[in-house]
Amino acid sequence: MAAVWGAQCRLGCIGAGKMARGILQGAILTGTVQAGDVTVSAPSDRNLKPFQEHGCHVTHVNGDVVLGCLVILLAVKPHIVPAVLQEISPLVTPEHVIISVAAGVTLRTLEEALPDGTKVLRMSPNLPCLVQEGAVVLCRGRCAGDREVAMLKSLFSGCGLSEEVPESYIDIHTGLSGSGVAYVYMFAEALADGAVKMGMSSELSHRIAAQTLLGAAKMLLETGEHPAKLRSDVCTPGGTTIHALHELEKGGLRATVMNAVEAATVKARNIGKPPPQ
Ligand SMILES: NC(=O)C1=CN([C@@H]2O[C@H](COP(=O)(O)OP(=O)(O)OC[C@H]3O[C@@H](n4cnc5c(N)ncnc54)[C@H](OP(=O)(O)O)[C@@H]3O)[C@@H](O)[C@H]2O)C=CC1
Ligand SMILES: O=C(O)[C@@H]1CCC=N1
Repeated sequence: MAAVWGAQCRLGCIGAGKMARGILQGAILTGTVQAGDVTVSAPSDRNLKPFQEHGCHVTHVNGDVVLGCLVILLAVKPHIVPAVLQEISPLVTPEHVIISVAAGVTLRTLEEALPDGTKVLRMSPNLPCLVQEGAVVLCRGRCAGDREVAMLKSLFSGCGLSEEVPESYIDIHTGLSGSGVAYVYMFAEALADGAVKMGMSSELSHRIAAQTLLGAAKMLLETGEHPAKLRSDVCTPGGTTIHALHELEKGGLRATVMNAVEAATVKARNIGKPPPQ
C-alpha cells in the first residue's frame, strides 16, 4: 500500500448511515477517492441507494467489503461493533487497515477482536465532514504506523481539519465536537426563536442565526484570538450585548455547556467499558 492514499487503493465502509455518508462524501467530492473505488455495506437498501447513485459499489455482505478492499471504515453504531468484528475477523489480513468511528469503542476492544497484528485506528469525526468542514481526530493502534496515519490523513483531507491525538482525547473530542455539533444547532434554534419572538420571520431568523454562527466561528479561526477577547469587542459599555450576556450568565449558559461536554465524554467512556460480568 502506498504511504499516502493512492489510485491502487480501494476503500470499504461497513455501515451506510449518516457518518459513513459524511466521511465518504468529503473524500469523494474532493477527489481523494473515486466513487468507483469504494464499496459500502449495510443490511438494508435504505441507506445504500445514495451511495449506489454516486457510483459506489454496494452490498449487504460485510465480508465482501473486507475481501474487496484493504482500507475498511467501520461506521456502525457502537453496540453493533462486536458482532461485525466477529463476522469479519476471519477475513482480515495483515495488509488490511481497519478504522473505527464508533463512539467509545476503544483500540483495545478493536484489537482484541481482530487477528493479532491487525493495523487498527480510531477516529472521532463530526457531521460537518459532509460539507468539508469537519473536525476529525484520530489515534493509532499498536500495529498502525506513520504510513497508516499519513494515508488516513490524506484520504480524509477532504473532510476538514484532522489531527492525530492520544487515545485519551478521542472521547473528549466526541463530547466537544462529535456531539458538540448538536449543541450548536440547539443554540442556533434558540437564537432564531428569540428573533421570531421579537417579530422577525422564521425563515430570515434561521438564516441570520446560521450566518452569525458561521461568521463568529470564522473570526475565531482567522484571528486566533481567545473567544473572551472577541466577546468583549462586541460589548459596548452599557449597551445591548452586555445586557444580553447578563441574562445568559443568569441562565448558567457556560456551566450548562461545560456540563454537556462532560456528560457526553463520560457517556463515551462508559460505552468503551466492558459490560459487568
Ligand atoms: N452521527 C454522528 O454525528 C456521529 C456518529 N459517530 C459514530 O458513527 C457511527 C455510525 O453512526 P451513524 O452514522 O450516526 O449511524 P446510522 O444509524 O446513521 O448508521 C448506521 C449504519 O450501520 C448499518 N448497520 C447496522 N447493522 C449493521 C451490520 N450488522 N453490518 C453492517 N452495517 C450495519 C445501518 O444499516 P441500515 O442502513 O440498513 O440501517 C446503517 O447504515 C456510530 O458508531 C457513532 O458513534 C461518531 C461521530 C459523530
Ligand atoms: O450521539 C452519539 O452517540 C454519536 C457520537 C457523536 C455524535 N453522535
